Amino acid sequence: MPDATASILLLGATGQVGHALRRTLAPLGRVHTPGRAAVDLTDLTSVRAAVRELGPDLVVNAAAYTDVDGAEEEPGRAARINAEAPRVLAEAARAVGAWLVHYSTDYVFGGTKRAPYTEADAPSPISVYGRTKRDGEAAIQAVGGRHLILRTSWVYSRRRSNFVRTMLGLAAENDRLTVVDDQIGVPTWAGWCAEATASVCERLLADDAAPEAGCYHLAGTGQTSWYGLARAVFAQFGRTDVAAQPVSSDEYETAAPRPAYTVLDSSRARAAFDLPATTWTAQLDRFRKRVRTAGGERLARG
Ligand SMILES: NC(=O)C1=CN([C@@H]2O[C@H](COP(=O)(O)OP(=O)(O)OC[C@H]3O[C@@H](n4cnc5c(N)ncnc54)[C@H](OP(=O)(O)O)[C@@H]3O)[C@@H](O)[C@H]2O)C=CC1
Ligand SMILES: Cc1cn([C@H]2C[C@H](O)[C@@H](COP(=O)(O)OP(=O)(O)O[C@H]3O[C@@H](C)C(=O)[C@@H](O)[C@H]3O)O2)c(=O)[nH]c1=O
Ligand SMILES: [Mg+2]
Repeated sequence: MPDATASILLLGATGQVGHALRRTLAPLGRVHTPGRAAVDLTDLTSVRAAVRELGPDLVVNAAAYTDVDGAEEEPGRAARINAEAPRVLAEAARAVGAWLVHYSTDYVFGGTKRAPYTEADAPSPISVYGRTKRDGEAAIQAVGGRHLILRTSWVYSRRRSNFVRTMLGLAAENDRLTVVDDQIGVPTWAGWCAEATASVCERLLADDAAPEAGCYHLAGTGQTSWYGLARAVFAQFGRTDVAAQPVSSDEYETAAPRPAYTVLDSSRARAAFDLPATTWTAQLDRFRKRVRTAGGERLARG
């Protein structure tokens, strides 16, 4: 059993995954959630001080620079938040003997494979966001403390900016949408990711069950395109009236290139942490039930 008085430092508690973690980590100990005003990831001194002063058993870093297109315009800021801050967190966590659980992304991969990516595949990011996240992983590994890097993908929730909310928002204002059908991945409900993370953290805090440090993929099973996800969202939220047209990436211009295929094979994490295999569609179903709003419009961004 984990020590119920464990001290947990959670960064990014206002984000999609972080907000869900507040709930799922609560049974494991005292969860400290300093906001950006207290711990700003661009201010490395504040990052170091937060860990040193609290001396937690576990640091969970759900904070990141997640604007994929924006990162192309501000690579320095993205690097500081996604790569330098994680290095400092890893150093500080090692100094106080804490575990560090850090999130990374399917966008560390280039997308040229056509079979699910495993942890043995080498990252080859094609965007600034992907490169900064890859650098963050590498920095944590180089520090060499007790760490887990959890790579997830295509996260959505009721909060913040995400594809599911964007689609419902666009559907409320347009009768036709074009959505790329040639980028394939695994959509992840933030609530599911936070539940899986809590199961993982429970083991970290139970001394006799500590797993091997390193990188683990953390997504559901199955795969789809962004177009497939949009269709599934409209079906779930009763918006079958919306005409979504599949297009190729060439036909939908974005500042940052997106990888064509980033399906994550999460079998290593399932085996190591006894996690159930959950399809991405089952996650979307649970999300919709959690939202409990008829049309889904209230979910829309803005
Ligand atoms: N979103 C996705 O599709 C995916 C995300 N991931 C990874 O999962 C993790 C969680 O992502 P997600 O929940 O979507 O993130 P969100 O974009 O929803 O939230 C980002 C969080 O980081 C915080 N943050 C950003 N900049 C700073 C800063 N300078 N100082 C302090 N805090 C800051 C935000 O705080 P504030 O409220 O103050 O802005 C917020 O709490 C990240 O590591 C991300 O790379 C991986 C795969 C997919
Ligand atoms: C809004 C919109 C987007 N698209 C395309 C653009 C892009 O290729 C794809 C996804 O667009 P988004 O910008 O919503 O998603 P994006 O920001 O690329 O999402 C990524 O975020 C980061 C944080 C991650 O770590 C990744 O796992 C992934 O979730 O959909 C359309 O085809 N039609 C549309 O109307
Ligand atoms: Mg985005």
